[in-house]
Amino acid sequence: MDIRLDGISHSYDDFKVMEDITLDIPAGRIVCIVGPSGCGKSTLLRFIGGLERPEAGTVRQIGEPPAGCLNPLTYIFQDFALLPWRSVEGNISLVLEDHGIKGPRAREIIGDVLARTKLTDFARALPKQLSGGMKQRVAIARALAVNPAVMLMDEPLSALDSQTRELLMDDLISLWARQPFTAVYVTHNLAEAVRLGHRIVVLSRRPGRIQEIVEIDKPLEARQFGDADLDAKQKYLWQLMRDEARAADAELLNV
Ligand SMILES: Nc1ncnc2c1ncn2[C@@H]1O[C@H](COP(=O)(O)OP(=O)(O)OP(=O)(O)O)[C@@H](O)[C@H]1O
Repeated sequence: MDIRLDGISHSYDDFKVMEDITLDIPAGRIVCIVGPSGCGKSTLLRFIGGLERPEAGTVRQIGEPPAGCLNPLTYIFQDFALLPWRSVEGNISLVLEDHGIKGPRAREIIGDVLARTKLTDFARALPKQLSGGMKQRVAIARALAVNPAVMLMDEPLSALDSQTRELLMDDLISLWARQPFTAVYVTHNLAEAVRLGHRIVVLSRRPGRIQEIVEIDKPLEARQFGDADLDAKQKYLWQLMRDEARAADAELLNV
């Protein structure tokens, strides 16, 4: 299933936050959204997820979700959003219970997503026993359990230290390489964007408009830490964003 955004504009009262965003999110691709603070990245994700409706423009789902999809649009948040009293497998089974899936079918799905996220040995652990990186892997496993058409990822690694972020990026790449998924990935971190994004959408400062869309052809599996091509793309993205980010920063300080 693809997603097509057409002419999305939005204001909160008289405060214009984004203008005329037209964008395709093709199935099987990771589309990163970057841009200065307050340019509307999280708001755009809420429009895609149907949590809010834009004032103008449309969000369309084109084609069918994958077979066995329980929830076409599934969020992954920065703060993991795990239930502390439920074990790893209990947190994952919760989203299946919502769809009446229990017993052997639930155990099969949970076993599969735990194996894919390398969490099999931690099935009975409680969130408080896990590191931040492991908690985010549980949140990713929980999202995969509903076999979503599109994962909506809002700064999923930004609560983690830099080494854990690297490990999680490797995990996301190997997950994608084994079974491509579709994601809209909001981040402040340009290194993450060039590591994970097939397409990087650079938004201007508020009201957020598309400043440029940068495609990266290099296969995800071939993107290594310290890759010179990726470093060059990252520099290019920062050049695009630097002045806007500085202006946005000053604007926020003056509010
Ligand atoms: N429900 C709301 N009511 C009023 N203003 C809002 C609401 N949600 C967001 N905003 C404002 O809209 C603008 C865009 O917010 P949004 O969180 O989407 O930006 P962002 O690019 O994700 O920011 P950041 O990078 O800082 O997380 C901000 O100025 C924010 O204060």
